[in-house]
Amino acid sequence: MDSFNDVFEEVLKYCFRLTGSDVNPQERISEGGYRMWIQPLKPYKFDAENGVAFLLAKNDFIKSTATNTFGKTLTKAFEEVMGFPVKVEIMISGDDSEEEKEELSLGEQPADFSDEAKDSLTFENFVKGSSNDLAYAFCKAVAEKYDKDKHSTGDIDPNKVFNPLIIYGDSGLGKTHLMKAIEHEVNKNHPEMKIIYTTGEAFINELVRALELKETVDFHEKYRNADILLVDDIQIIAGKERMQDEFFHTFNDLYNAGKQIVLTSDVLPSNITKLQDRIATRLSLGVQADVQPPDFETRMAIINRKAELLGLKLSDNVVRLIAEKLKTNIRQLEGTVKKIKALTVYTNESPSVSMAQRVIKEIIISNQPSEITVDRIIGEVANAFDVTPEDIKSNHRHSNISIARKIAIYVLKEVKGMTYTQIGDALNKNHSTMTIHYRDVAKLLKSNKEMKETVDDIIKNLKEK
Ligand SMILES: Nc1ncnc2c1ncn2[C@@H]1O[C@H](COP(=O)(O)OP(=O)(O)OP(=O)(O)O)[C@@H](O)[C@H]1O
Repeated sequence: MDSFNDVFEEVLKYCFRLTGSDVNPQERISEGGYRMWIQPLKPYKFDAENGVAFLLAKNDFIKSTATNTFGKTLTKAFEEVMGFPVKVEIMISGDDSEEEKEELSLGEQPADFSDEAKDSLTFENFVKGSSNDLAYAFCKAVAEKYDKDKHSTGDIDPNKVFNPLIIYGDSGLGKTHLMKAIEHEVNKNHPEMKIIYTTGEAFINELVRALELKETVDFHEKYRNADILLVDDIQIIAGKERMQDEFFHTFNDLYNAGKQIVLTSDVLPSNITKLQDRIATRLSLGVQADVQPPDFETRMAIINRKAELLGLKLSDNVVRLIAEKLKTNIRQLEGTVKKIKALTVYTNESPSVSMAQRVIKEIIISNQPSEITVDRIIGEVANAFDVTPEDIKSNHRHSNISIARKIAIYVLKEVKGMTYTQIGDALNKNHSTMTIHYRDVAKLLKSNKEMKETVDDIIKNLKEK
């Protein structure tokens, strides 16, 4: 990747992937929308100091639709590709004089971002330490079990012992990296093998789409023909009965056929609430290993490795500063290194302690939980009950919608402390009924353990994000 143009190419690819059927409906965009409003945009310049990606639109209509409808999508895409917080600003092609554009355009400057990132999720690029060495060893053993001469496990038969393999731990500690490393390694040595990597969320979305389109046969065929199934964030299927049934059968078919299954979860599998017992039992058949926040030495090694991959030279002082300030999430360490790289490329400044301090501050601020707004609450409740935010604000009386609406009222009161009048306004409802619904839910939660867990999860998600 060598210019802002290339960054934008990756952004376009990322956005196009969001048109796929396995994408969460709340993030999915239509292919028509992509072609009409996103694809015609042109990369203009990247202001590294302020973290702003400037794009050009041909006219005001494209600019406002792209900004209003796809602004969030574009921001997320830039952040994924560049690896640190980015703001997106769309200008009309004629907003600046051509001369000024020429002067400001940094399009040709080198910036190694996502080409490298794609290839970097390998075992070689994974830094081992006491926080992750068991998880690393298990993943390596799984990846090497197909190389008869290379078993690193001595007398242990990896076919039996490591199936299923489950890696668990908090966000940003390397679970996906290890899974992708297995995929990369097996692909390299055994290109004939069929490896499926997916996330719990994509699995659900794909199944929902298959059910809608009556294409479940294809869905079954796809998953049950895999030689290796890798599912990231499996905990997300908990509490969703249809999805769990489907996963259970897929698991059984593959397991009985001796195919390898690797899963990740954000908690110890036995602590996943609302997971069917029969799945929990299957998950305990193999081995499990956790990933923990890295210690200081490992953090230093990770920072150095990430910098090396980007061709960036950081002084010991800078590395120590980053390792001291960012302790719990490796994604943040990486984001800091990438932002420093961007600054050196786009501003010609050399990496320094003061630059690192600025970037760390920015990364910490951007990772603070976002404000809990009415829309976020309604969105989170809608998600949990498989309805849309519009359903919640509507007058539909379908049981699922009606219960979601009541739960939304309860959460709005509990989390935001809103008055019944404010809640009524937010949901386009008469406020007098809000009191009744709130009390109904409060009573229900005392007697219905499952519903209480669902509401607790909604509140937890709101507070964590
Ligand atoms: N030990 C490590 N060595 C090198 N890079 C690492 C290591 N651990 C994590 N990373 C990097 O940190 C970033 C986040 O890691 P990853 O996506 O694997 O986290 P995760 O545990 O799957 O998080 P989440 O649960 O949020 O999906 C990745 O870019 C990954 O390469």
